Amino acid sequence: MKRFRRVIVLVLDSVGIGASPDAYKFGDEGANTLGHVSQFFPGGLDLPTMASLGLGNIKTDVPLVGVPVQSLPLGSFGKLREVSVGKDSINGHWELMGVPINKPLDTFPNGFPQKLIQQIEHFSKRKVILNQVYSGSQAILDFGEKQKAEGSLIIYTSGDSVLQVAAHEDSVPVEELYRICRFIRSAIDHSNLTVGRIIARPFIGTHNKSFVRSNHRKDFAMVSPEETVLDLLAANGIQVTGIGKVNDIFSSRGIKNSIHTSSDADGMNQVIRLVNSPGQGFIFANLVDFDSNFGHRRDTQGYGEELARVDNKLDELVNLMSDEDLLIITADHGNDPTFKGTDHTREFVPVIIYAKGISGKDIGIRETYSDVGATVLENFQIENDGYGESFLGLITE
Ligand SMILES: O=P(O)(O)O[C@H]1O[C@H](CO)[C@@H](O)[C@H]1O
Ligand SMILES: [Mn+2]
Ligand SMILES: [Mn+2]
Repeated sequence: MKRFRRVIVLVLDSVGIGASPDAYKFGDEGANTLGHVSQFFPGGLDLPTMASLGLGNIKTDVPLVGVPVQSLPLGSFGKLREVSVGKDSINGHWELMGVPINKPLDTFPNGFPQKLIQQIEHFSKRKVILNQVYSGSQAILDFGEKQKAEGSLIIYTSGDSVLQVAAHEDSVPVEELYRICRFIRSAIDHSNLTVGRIIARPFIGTHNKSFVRSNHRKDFAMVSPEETVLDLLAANGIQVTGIGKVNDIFSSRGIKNSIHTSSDADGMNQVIRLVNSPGQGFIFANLVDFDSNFGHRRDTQGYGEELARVDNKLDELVNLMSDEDLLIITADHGNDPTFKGTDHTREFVPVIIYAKGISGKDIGIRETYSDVGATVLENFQIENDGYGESFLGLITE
């Protein structure tokens, strides 16, 4: 079996490929992020690189308009089913790295308990406003002026296990906002609540119509109770580089180099820069704009345009890869911009695997996202007693 010196896993955050069999449990029957985005454009999606790698060959209930089936795809292709009980980034990324979440994390459809709010107010010496389920971009439009004038904290949540804190950078300096989020993380970890992430959401702009979130977002995640694939790689001397929010999602564990990004284009450029220089190990990159700028905003056009931009960068990446590099493109959950509400959608995620000079295979429907982590471990010859089944043999045979 061929092994590679460098493996790159690229997570297109929220790019799902059709409701999974358990979508009914989430009220997400009929969701299909890629399928519905492709139907939105009269000629469908224009994704020549992903198409050449076999994206259109993945079987799905909504055909990908504009993404033709290849008779000889350059990459291997399939789709992954999520076994974790939740459908957010933590569940998705942890499961990709071998640790599915079996116990539901807490969600707060009626806001956070008063006791926690009081603790936050006491620590920060600032008032908390909102404390509801809300869309983040809408929250700063509706409450940003008030927050900025008072120096208060906008706290809100979603259908996920997240506590988000929004504040204008001029009224609550970013470092102070991070300090407050760290306090909330610790207060929650010392309580009987389980919250996946505390997210700092600083924003900028002169007045409410111009308020936008800055790129100083920071996620403070719960720490995985078990060793992830990243921990195993680190323990075996394999260098792990996290790009985008990966470092936050794994609380830096197992990650040697972390690269902050300001956009998906920046994220792709960072991957391209690394692949263009000699190196080995594991590169794990997340492109979050699909999710946060377009999926949650229910901006179908923007979603499709972002796919095309990333596809263009992928062409550059694929052409730079040597025969010592293995690229796996996948996602962490769905976020169908044509679907009701503004939450993630429970979907299969696509998986496309490219290695120079190796012809594509159909790897079918995989039972868990953890097959990705298992493949990475097998590539680096690390024993896997955990979750998932490697597809390395299948794609390199
Ligand atoms: O509305 P915004 O702030 O983008 O919130 C989104 O961000 C959270 C983290 O991805 C999700 O749970 C979702 O609610
Ligand atoms: Mn995500
Ligand atoms: Mn999201």
